[in-house]
Amino acid sequence: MSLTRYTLAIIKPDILEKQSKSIEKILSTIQEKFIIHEKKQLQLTIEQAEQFYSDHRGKFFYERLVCFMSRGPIIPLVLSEKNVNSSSSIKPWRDFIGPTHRDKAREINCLRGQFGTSDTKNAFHGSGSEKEAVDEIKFFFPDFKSDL
Ligand SMILES: Nc1ncnc2c1ncn2[C@@H]1O[C@H](COP(=O)(O)OP(=O)(O)OP(=O)(O)O)[C@@H](O)[C@H]1O
Repeated sequence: MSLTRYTLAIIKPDILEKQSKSIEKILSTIQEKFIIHEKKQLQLTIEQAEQFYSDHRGKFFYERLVCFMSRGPIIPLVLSEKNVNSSSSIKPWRDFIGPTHRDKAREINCLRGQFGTSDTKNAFHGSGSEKEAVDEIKFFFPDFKSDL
């Protein structure tokens, strides 16, 4: 399987801090549609969060985002969609978590709508493109190798 078949997901600190009892349920929900290839729990330093979100530097929410993402443990995951006909997992995972903004996410059935509490504390991350996924997988799982 090519590396571009995977996506990088993150369960953000708001879940581990305030909704940790939901983690097993969240992981089972994810596994209904996706294979979890890698999973770990860690806490980012401020510098690592700044690096991970460097594309957002200068935006009004950047400092809030970096502070939030480094304030507690997170769970990064390497996922691929179970649907064998699907050539990319980027969009399926982003559709599964739903819109960035809380109010829009609450209008539909999606993970962010269920667990997100604000535009920043939106509970989940999903890579935005195949290049981003490759870079983000390397960031958290430098030894990850695809199946083929
Ligand atoms: N307008 C905003 N106000 C507050 N926080 C925001 C806003 N826009 C984005 N963020 C935060 O920055 C993160 C990265 O923003 P981005 O525009 O890449 O959204 P996304 O692609 O939906 O999210 P992610 O990259 O985490 O999957 C968002 O997930 C959210 O936590």
